[in-house]
Amino acid sequence: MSPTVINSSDGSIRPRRLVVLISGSGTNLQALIDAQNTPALPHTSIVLVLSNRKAAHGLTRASSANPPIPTAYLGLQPYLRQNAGKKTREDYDLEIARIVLGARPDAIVLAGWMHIVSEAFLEVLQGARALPPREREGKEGQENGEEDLTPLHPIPVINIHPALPGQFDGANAIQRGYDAFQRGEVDKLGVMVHRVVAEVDRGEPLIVREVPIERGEPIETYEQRLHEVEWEIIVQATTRVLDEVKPLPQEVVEKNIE
Ligand SMILES: Nc1nc2c(c(=O)[nH]1)N[C@@H](CN(C=O)c1ccc(C(=O)N[C@@H](CCC(=O)O)C(=O)O)cc1)CN2
Ligand SMILES: NCC(=O)N[C@@H]1O[C@H](COP(=O)([O-])[O-])[C@@H](O)[C@H]1O
Repeated sequence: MSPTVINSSDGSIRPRRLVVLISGSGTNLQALIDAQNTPALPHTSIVLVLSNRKAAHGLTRASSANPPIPTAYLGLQPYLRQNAGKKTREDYDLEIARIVLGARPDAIVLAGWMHIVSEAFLEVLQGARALPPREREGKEGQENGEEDLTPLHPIPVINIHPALPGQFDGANAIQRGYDAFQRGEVDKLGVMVHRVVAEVDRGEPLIVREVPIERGEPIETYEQRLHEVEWEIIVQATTRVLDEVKPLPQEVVEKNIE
């Protein structure tokens, strides 16, 4: 059982810490922001929103939240250009992991994060691989007082995907699913939140919901219906994984239900 969230000094409850990775509009992020410290997502604070795209509106949602949520940005191509010939895509992923771990998360949510993360990223968050020392002038890594960010327990990483398990893995799943349904190639569509593993969108499904669709209806009406389901299940799944790693005391859970 992971350490309790109770503060030993005064018995208060330490908020569970959530990091959210985004690339775009951030409506799923907004659902999480709105759910913080409600019975849907109790005793939980988003401590960092990280985007791989500078123009992601989700960054504005975070900075406009009350209280404002710290944000960070690191784009793959700018990173590779700034380190031309010296850094790889995996190095980028490890830098993302370093930024994320610096926020000391209890769980990580990919909420429209349009970047395939490497095995190395996942291994670092599982505590199975150490981050490389941060490159600085003079001494390397631990010798220069760099804090050890290695997590003591595996940090769950989950992802919201607008398709059913095994359906339309990867990007553009909404359009691909819609087109397949209208062509009569599939008879149902939906959304899921799943654990993130190296194989894209093939991690254990945590919550799966079908989304009704009608022949001939415009994609816009289907997509709106789909997003509304996403906004529910992303909160439910996040609470579930937080309860796995940082369960709340039973008396707090019961008080929440009142
Ligand atoms: N290793 C994993 N990484 C990610 C997963 C996963 O399950 N395992 N989930 C995805 C989210 N995702 C679908 O849910 C997804 C996002 C992006 C892509 C993709 O092809 N990205 C391209 C870049 C596309 C772009 O920049 O527009 C890429 O990374 O090269 C596929 C699936 C998050 N990551
Ligand atoms: N393969 C990943 C993927 O397609 N994710 C999808 O991107 C959208 C992000 O919307 P948002 O930025 O408004 O939350 C969501 O529909 C999410 O399922």
